[in-house]
Amino acid sequence: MRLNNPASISGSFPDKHRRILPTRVVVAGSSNRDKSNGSLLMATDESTATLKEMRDGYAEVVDPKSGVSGGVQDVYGEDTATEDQPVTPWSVSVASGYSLLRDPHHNKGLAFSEKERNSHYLRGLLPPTVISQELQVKKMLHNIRQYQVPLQKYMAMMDLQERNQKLFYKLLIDNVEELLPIVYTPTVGEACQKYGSIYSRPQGVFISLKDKGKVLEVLRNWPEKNIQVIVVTDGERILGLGDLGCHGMGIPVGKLSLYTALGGIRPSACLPVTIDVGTNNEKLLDDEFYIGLRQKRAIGQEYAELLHEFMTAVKQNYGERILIQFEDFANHNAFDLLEKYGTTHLVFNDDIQGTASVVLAGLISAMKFLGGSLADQRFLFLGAGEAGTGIAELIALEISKQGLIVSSRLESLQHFKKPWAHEHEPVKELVDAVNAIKPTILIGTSGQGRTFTKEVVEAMASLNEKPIIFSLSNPTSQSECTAEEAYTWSQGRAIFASGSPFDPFEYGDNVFVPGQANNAYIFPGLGLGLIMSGAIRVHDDMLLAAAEALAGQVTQENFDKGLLYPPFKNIRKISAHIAAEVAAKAYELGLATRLPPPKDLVKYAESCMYSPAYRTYR
Ligand SMILES: NC(=O)C1=CN([C@@H]2O[C@H](COP(=O)(O)OP(=O)(O)OC[C@H]3O[C@@H](n4cnc5c(N)ncnc54)[C@H](OP(=O)(O)O)[C@@H]3O)[C@@H](O)[C@H]2O)C=CC1
Ligand SMILES: CC(=O)C(=O)O
Ligand SMILES: [Mg+2]
Repeated sequence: MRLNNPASISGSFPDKHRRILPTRVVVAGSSNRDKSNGSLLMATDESTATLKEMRDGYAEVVDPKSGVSGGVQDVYGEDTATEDQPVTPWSVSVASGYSLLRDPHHNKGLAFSEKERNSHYLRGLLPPTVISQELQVKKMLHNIRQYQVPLQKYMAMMDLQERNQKLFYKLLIDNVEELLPIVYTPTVGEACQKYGSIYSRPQGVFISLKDKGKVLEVLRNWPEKNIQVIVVTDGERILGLGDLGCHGMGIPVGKLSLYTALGGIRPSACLPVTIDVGTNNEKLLDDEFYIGLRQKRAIGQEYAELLHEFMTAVKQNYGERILIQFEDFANHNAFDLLEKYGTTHLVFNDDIQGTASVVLAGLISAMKFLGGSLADQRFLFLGAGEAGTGIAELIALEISKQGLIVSSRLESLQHFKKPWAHEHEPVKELVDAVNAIKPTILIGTSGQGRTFTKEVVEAMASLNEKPIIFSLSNPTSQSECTAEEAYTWSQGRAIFASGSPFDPFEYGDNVFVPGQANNAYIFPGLGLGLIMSGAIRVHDDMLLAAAEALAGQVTQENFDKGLLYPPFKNIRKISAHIAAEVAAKAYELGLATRLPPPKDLVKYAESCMYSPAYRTYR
């Protein structure tokens, strides 16, 4: 069999090996997997297709005569190849020997079989034992549990991601409840705060003011070409930790690892981006380990021009259907960027829209199990920023609008707050607002820790048999109250959910399991739905559909434990349901371009998901 385009991958051979080690075919075949031994059948039809590029089980198939791409295909084949859509045969080559062990996309470590060690020049480069991926997972988990400090666990996970990507994802997927707080909130917050010290290798693309006029070139330096989703931040509002500048990169990296682990988007299709326009964080500017530009933030035209160049370059490089998730921008830019690019790009703001969808889902499930309707509730928000007004907006799509902010401040309010201005005497203390407005639902999106004091929670509990309290601010240090405080101060009556996880809490004869109201429930499934339908725009109805789909996964058993959300351990199934509903909405609204729609969208979503299982190499 002829090797197609081996150079792109054999380029990583050490020169001295290049002459003696040929690039090896490691997987090759058609869409049909040989189920008897789990390996892939060789069925390459070289006259019709050659492989252009391959990562994580996906290949771009190109007709050698016309050079026309047949699209990116899942080389696990049986999953995406349907009767209506047979896949083209493909072949792939990757480096062997030492280079194979250093390639995180293909490295299997001690799991390389004897046969693979023989055929891929691995003899002597590995100790004699051969172990399964399951045993590798067990060993890694054991090692990670030895660390007492969460940041050490985070660094061990990042190190694994750079060594053996499939093992990283298998570990994360199989132990999602234990490891989510490590790769995501709260630990990712500390990682961002110390990103300069722990930085070892680029995990995404940094675009700074220095790159003005060259953003397209910068994007092209990233080795992966078939990008489907970008998470981008400018680092100005990282969780509730404020302006972390270039160190905000930890957030896009973390969010995208959830796109893969929770939503099944293949890792090589994910691109983390940090736009560095400086920072106003004096501590960072003085920190010798700071990795970003040492200047105050660019604003106004200078900022807008760099952002515009980025948005234009992204579409030019990756096409109309590239999904862009805005993350952790400060609110004075976030709303404007969303408004500006929402009509020209496939873009959403996770803090405004993803958060709204997850909170709405929690409220829908609360209404389902407690009785009552959203329209009968009174909402009080602490924090009228991206998350707060985003949530209010989406709730208002279901019920009539009711203002929440005192309108005497109208003149001075930022534009996104104005729709929520409310006729009321100014109140100084939150507890006075609670007593005056008598909310049934209290939502914290202030980024200020411990603002739901004992008096506030007690006031909520005196007004409501079942007070609904969301402390959404992240990380844990910024949570408006802890689970223990919510349950204790309400005498076990609060229905509580928080942005960062809290352990189950025993109160009286009951153990309460606090729900995690975090947009991580929504964006992976939302993204998958948009990608699999080839959507070209994000529509609010898709966020409503995602919320309904998530709420639909909550059982009476979950609610009896105090949970407004289903457990994260089922997240891939949950994401498939969200993706299916989002895709259905995209088709209904005429925003989908992948036609015709698959018959069973849930099944299709599941079949599109990246698998972290090792492939057998020939
Ligand atoms: N659980 C989840 O999934 C998510 C959680 N979050 C968390 O929510 C928090 C806020 O995020 P976001 O909305 O994007 O940030 P913003 O900065 O847009 O919003 C915070 C708002 O809180 C207001 N605020 C600050 N302190 C107080 C106070 N003491 N009393 C009343 N209002 C106050 C600010 O007022 P002003 O405008 O005057 O400064 C601002 O409007 C963060 O901690 C973030 O981590 C965010 C997204 C998702
Ligand atoms: C969860 C999230 O997006 C935030 O805290 O900003
Ligand atoms: Mg965020």
